[in-house]
Amino acid sequence: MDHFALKDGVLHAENVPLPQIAREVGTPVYVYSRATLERHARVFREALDEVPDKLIAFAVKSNPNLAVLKVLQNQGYGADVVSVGEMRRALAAGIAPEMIVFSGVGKTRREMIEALEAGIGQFNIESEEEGLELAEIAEGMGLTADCALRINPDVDAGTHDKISTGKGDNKFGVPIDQAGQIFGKLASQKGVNLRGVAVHIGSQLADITPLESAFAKLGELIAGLRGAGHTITHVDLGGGLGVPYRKGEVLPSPAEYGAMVACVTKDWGVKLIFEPGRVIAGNAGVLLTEVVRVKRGLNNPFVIVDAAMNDLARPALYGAYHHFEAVTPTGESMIANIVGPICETGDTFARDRQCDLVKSGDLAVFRTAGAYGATMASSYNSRGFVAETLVDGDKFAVVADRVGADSFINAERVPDWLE
Ligand SMILES: Cc1ncc(COP(=O)(O)O)c(C=O)c1O
Ligand SMILES: N[C@@H](CCCC[NH3+])C(=O)O
Repeated sequence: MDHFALKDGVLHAENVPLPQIAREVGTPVYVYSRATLERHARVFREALDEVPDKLIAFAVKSNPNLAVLKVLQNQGYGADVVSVGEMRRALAAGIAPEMIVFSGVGKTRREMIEALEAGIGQFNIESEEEGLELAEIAEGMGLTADCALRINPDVDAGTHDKISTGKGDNKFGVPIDQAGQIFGKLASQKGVNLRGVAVHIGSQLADITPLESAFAKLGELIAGLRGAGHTITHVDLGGGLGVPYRKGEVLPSPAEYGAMVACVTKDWGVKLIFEPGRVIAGNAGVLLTEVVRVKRGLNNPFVIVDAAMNDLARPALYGAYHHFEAVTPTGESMIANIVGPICETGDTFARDRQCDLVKSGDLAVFRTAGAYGATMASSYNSRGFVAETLVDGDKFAVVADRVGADSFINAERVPDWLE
């Protein structure tokens, strides 16, 4: 069931016609569907019904909007965070500190202190150096930090190079063949309670076989660690499940993923932690934009929209595909280059794309923009940040204000000595 569908020839988010949002909030604007977020959260949870003891920690980086986090908190989700900024958001959305997992290769001392003070559930340590530092800080505060050691399993996730995280030469985690030794060293530190291992091999995985290989390697490691006398009670399996970006594209379902996880981990006897991001939020959002004008090109025309690479960076950054669709389609199509107004050729959403026919003033959406959309925005070309809205049935709310260029100008100073 798609909550972004045509009704009487007009694209709606649930029961709200998108032209209404454009009229009241302006464009570009992100539109999220509460019903979709809830459905995805439920489907992912139900896919893991066979896993007796688990925490599903939403990857906040994929969509950190407070209202989105609140929807997921209501669904019993915790949070996977990679900065204290994300931690503060999770806490502000009412997620209990013990349901927060802190990942990331570059946690600063200040961040460790704040997370320890907040009493978060688990630190995923990404190096021996980080573990020793955290142990020293926690001990100094009279605390013991519950931790897992992130393992780099040297598995190719088969996804885009820039979002692969589990290959041997990626910056994440510790090499699996050094894990036993590092685990032993950190386990003897008073400030940390090293109780598990963690893995995350990449994002937008179109095949679960690499995940299965990584989990199998983790299983062997766990057996080895237990054999060496360590107690392993928690294992974090990360996120990574891909979602369809193209119409008709079929990817492994949460149910297939869940069945694989249940099979690989059945004898582990641990609490499993999951960190899904995209699979929950990706198809729960669109970026609504207006066509500024259509310009003749050398070959195909340029459809210039008011959204740009600063609002949705994925096409410029990864060459990612986002489906482009008219809000009031006529049934006719065109072949066009879909571009934003930014002064870079890279500000191109699609080249030579067969798409709905649009003209100046028409509304259109980029689909699958609920994850790694607004969260990756920049203010390049002094465009500010676009607004975000959440639809619920036949109502909607602005859940993030548009931040205009003036906010940035007001935050800047010209020193007197330049006057
Ligand atoms: C440590 C960690 N956990 C979870 C995620 C979420 O991944 P995804 O959105 O692909 O589920 C990421 C991003 O890839 C990550 O780096
Ligand atoms: N930003 C990436 C995903 C990165 C995942 C973070 N570990 C994307 O848009 O696909």
